[in-house]
Amino acid sequence: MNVHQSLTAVRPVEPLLPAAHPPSAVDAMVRFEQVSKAYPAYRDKPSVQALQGIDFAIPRGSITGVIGRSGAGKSSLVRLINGLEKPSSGRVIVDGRDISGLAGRELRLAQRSIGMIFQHFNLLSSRTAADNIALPLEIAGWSRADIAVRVAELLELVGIADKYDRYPSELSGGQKQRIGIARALATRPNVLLSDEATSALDPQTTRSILDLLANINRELGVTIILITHEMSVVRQLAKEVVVIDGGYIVERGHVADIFTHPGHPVTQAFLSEVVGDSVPVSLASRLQPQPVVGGQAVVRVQVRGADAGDTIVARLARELSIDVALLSARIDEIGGQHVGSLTLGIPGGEPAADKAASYLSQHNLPVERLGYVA
Ligand SMILES: Nc1ncnc2c1ncn2[C@@H]1O[C@H](COP(=O)(O)OP(=O)(O)OP(=O)(O)O)[C@@H](O)[C@H]1O
Repeated sequence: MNVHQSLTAVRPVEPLLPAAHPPSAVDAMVRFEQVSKAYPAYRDKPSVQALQGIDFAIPRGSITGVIGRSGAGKSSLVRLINGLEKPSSGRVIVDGRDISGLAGRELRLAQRSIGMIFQHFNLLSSRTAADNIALPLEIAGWSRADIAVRVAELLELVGIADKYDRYPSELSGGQKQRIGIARALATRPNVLLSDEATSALDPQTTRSILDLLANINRELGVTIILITHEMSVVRQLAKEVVVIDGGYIVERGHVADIFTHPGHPVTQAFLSEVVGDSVPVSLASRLQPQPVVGGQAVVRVQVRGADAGDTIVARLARELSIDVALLSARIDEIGGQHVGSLTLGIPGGEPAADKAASYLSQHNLPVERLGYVA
């Protein structure tokens, strides 16, 4: 069954609120307008400026990654989008409405069009899978018959139809997150906020959950905002990325551009996690700071670009007549761009190493001298 068909089969009892403002030039699902968030001092704790000058838009239908270190302000950003926190200044516009200006029933209705999934799933242990998914529909006042139809659709959508009567304790982490996703989608939200939703899962399960989210975005057009501290998650799913640090946006853009030309040190640090900038242990233990007679200089070459890594080692060897050794390599393709690093051994002493380094630099490949091996 087509996912879109399955999810439009039943109408909610209460219609979602219509947009209060006409759409702006950029069709933004979420727009931060000069938003700052400060938490006031409390007892012996000083006040905290969690977010400052946040001003950006998340396009309707996009998948956007928001990445930052612990304490960067990611959760504060999420709580501003779903109206759980109010900005200290500025506005947060969600689907054309100023959510920061809503309260009471209006806020609750607006929140129904914003789904949320969590790192630890936040399921009720006393309810079965089906009853967990039904919860937001019960709160929204759906009839029992409509809830039954809708829950069956959602279980099918997230691929765990056979687990409808299982309790969370009987399910794996991935299955629990599928219930979390089904529950988040129950009231047909336009926006799905994912707050570290795969951080507690193993890599294989993470991939299957990210595939499910990609499918939901594609089939239903739900705008997905991924809050994470893992660049690998951004890489697998997002098209746009926003990097925050110390409450500020320090970098943002298309994932492929940011991965190939990271500008900010925080972005570069996140990137080194996924592109394997670390030197293999066996090589690191042999590295020496001084040249070794008859040995090799060890250089690391950053590979960033459409065809950057393809033939560079062969060309270097041929054009400079050097017997280049490839000591380690990791190159991924991200959005059609090659991103990674090569570690090369250059024999022939310092003159050859210098020549190789300047050859690589001339080809816009950043080079770093790591040391020497025998
Ligand atoms: N309710 C609150 N009261 C006071 N300070 C808070 C509150 N919530 C967050 N903070 C502070 O605001 C800053 C940003 O926190 P936030 O939780 O938004 O960051 P984060 O990037 O989500 O971090 P983490 O990944 O560790 O959850 C931190 O200094 C934090 O201690």
